[in-house]
Amino acid sequence: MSFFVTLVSDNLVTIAIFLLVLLLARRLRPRPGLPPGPRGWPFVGNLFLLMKPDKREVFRKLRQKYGDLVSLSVGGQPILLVNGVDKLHEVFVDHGKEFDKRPQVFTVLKVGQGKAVVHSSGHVWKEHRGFVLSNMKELGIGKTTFQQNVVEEIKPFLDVLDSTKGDDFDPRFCVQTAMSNIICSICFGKRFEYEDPDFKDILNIFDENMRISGSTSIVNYFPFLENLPGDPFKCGACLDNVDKIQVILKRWIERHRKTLDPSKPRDIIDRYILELETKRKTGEATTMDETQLLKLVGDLFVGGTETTATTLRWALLFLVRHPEMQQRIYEEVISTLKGRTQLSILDKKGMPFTSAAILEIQRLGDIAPFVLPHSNFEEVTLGKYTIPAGCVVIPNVNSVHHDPDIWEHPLEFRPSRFLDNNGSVVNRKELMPFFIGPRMCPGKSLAKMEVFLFLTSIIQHFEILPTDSERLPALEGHVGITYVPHPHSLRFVKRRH
Ligand code: HEM
Repeated sequence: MSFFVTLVSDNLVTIAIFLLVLLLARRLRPRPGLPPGPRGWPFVGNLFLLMKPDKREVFRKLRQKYGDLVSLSVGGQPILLVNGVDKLHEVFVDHGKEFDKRPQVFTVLKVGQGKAVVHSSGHVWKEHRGFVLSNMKELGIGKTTFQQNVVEEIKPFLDVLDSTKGDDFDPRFCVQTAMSNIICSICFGKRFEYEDPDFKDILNIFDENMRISGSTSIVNYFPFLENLPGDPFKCGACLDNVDKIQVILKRWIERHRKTLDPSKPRDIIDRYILELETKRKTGEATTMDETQLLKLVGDLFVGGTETTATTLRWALLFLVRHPEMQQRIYEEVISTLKGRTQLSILDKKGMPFTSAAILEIQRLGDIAPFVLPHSNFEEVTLGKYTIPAGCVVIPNVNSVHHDPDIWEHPLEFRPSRFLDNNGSVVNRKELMPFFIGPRMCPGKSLAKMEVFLFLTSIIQHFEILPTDSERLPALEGHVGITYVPHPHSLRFVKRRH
């Protein structure tokens, strides 16, 4: 009897193991038709790979093993990693219209509420992106007409650097504040004092949400984690911050509305309110409304602050480590100024070394290594592969910006990569900091103007030095949505002209 029990139970164990293996093998086999990719664990899929702190390295190895298109999955959600300049063009330009959506996950639907530009898809996105592009153009943003607003922000910024008297100083907060203030001038037609409590509040909240966005990202794949007691993934904190931002922005917009003169729209908010009123009056179908406006202003803040500020912070770090290049920029600035006190964006054409250095800062800094995730709402055929609807599609721009097959010694700072034998600037299609295709950054011209005017003004007035001449600041950073340098201090020593 006991032998019989042992036989049956042994077989039961064997059968159970066999069934389990069969089940796992079924679940873990990559779906037919998908590009190749690593096998995942049951239920969590490739979560452990994606949880590693530096995904640039993980993705580099995946590309080496599986090629330019790699299939991953987390919690049953299919993910497509796109590498290399050709595949990025094929997916996001040739198939741009199919892959111009955002994934329908926590960050997009709850944090961004699927509204305005950054987090929207379909009609809402088309209408709001169109609004932003045409109105930024009409306001002359990125062109000389808007230049004065950027220049106005440079003076108080340089005053802050001057007040440090060449002592150790972390420029992070003042760079972010200056960049946000330029967005304020686009949205509210005015700048804020650096010490304004509401302004400081909103910047701190945006900053905190950027920091905690890493913890919430797992909820994109396992939605049930959102409501766990104790808020371990900070979803509640993140959504509370979104509410706080909306309360401040709502108050600002209401105040602004009271001084609106329909014959003289001053900024993006005036223009939105007027366009919405016209559409309502004429009965034209629209996705525009007051809640979308709140999100739109938030999008411009988020899209236009951290990105430009981070680019400038990398610029300062690279130039501290390369004083000879800082000196070359300084000489170009002085010889171009010809006695004037402020450069104009129109001077950039005649400053090839500075222009090449900025391109190299964007390549090496690579501040948006994976852009923002895209998605497709319908099945798409890519060559021999079939990409299912609702895939999370990750553009791996880092695979281009730091590719040793494209750039010799890619981790070295060499502006000469963007200069030809005659010393003229060469624009290379392998540089795509603002990305490509229909979702390409709408703030590109403004960002280029900001980086050029701020960087040249800093170098015109200050020599940027390390805090310790024996130990240069490290070029390491944190890879989140953006690639941000670790906290560091520098010295800004006033030049004697
Ligand atoms: C150096 C500075 C900047 C860089 C490197 C940068 C880069 C990017 C990238 C890579 C994207 C994602 C595109 C995609 O999802 O395919 C993006 C989107 C966006 N950027 Fe920028 N950006 C910068 C400055 C700005 C500025 C100054 C503004 C504000 C005027 C802005 C507003 C936006 C918006 C609203 C989007 C969302 C576009 C959409 O989803 O259709 N950006 N940016």
